[in-house]
Amino acid sequence: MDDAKFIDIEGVEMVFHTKKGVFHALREINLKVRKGEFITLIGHSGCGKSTLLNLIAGLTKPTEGVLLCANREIAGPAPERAVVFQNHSLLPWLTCYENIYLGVERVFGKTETAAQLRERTMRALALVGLTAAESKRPHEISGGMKQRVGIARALAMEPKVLLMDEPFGALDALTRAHLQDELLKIVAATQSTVVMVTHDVDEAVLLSDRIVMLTNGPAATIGEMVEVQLEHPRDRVALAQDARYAEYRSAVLEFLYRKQAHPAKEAA
Ligand SMILES: Nc1ncnc2c1ncn2[C@@H]1O[C@H](COP(=O)(O)OP(=O)(O)OP(=O)(O)O)[C@@H](O)[C@H]1O
Repeated sequence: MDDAKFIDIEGVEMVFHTKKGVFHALREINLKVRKGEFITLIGHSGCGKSTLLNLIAGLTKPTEGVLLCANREIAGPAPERAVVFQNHSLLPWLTCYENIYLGVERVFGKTETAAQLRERTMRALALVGLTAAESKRPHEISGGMKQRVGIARALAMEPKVLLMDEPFGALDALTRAHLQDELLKIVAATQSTVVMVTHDVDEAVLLSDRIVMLTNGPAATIGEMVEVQLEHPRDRVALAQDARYAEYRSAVLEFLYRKQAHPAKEAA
């Protein structure tokens, strides 16, 4: 298998048919993601980031073009591509442990014993530092903890690809920073391939190996890409003083606020 195009998106177009007519959301999307690479998708609101992520997840099908994962066409959702949404989608009547166990059982239930499934679940809880919260229900824990359970559930399924749609968008700045740091450590340990949607330029530079910038919609496409060649492990405090960090940040800001400056339609 070719690790350089672990995820291979070729000539993807996405057109929605709505009551108001035809809406061309994405055009000519071509992207190859390396195995183990961390990609962020960034662009103005409504440009099509979630649409692209949903296509990789297999939740929707492209109007044209093809998406491959490990050489196989993405034909629908599968545990090999786990998704973490902004609003953690935990089942409220189950404990943290049970929420994770459910996913683990779905993937490994046919081949492993109950003891092995339990061990996997506990390992995932430990990975996100939530061993002590195993018996708590979602309403008993904070937003950040819920998001960690969502990430643990996704990771416990040992996905080939972790897809994240603004996973930290609803969190306060300190919790967000803490989870970003944890995610970096987890990804380093699991060697996961990650595609993450974000609005946050600092988050994109801190986490990514490559930042994929989308032009404004309709018919959005990939405008520019930045390879972030900062060594791992990354330390946010040290990076704040790093000239390269500032350069990457400027490149993204330049794209978003000069080249793709939104027409002031909200103001009209
Ligand atoms: N199922 C759908 N039917 C019709 N139009 C859709 C559908 N899904 C998305 N769109 C439109 O496609 C465009 C891209 O939407 P998408 O949610 O992918 O953007 P986004 O970049 O993720 O936005 P945000 O950053 O605000 O979450 C928007 O104009 C949206 O209204």
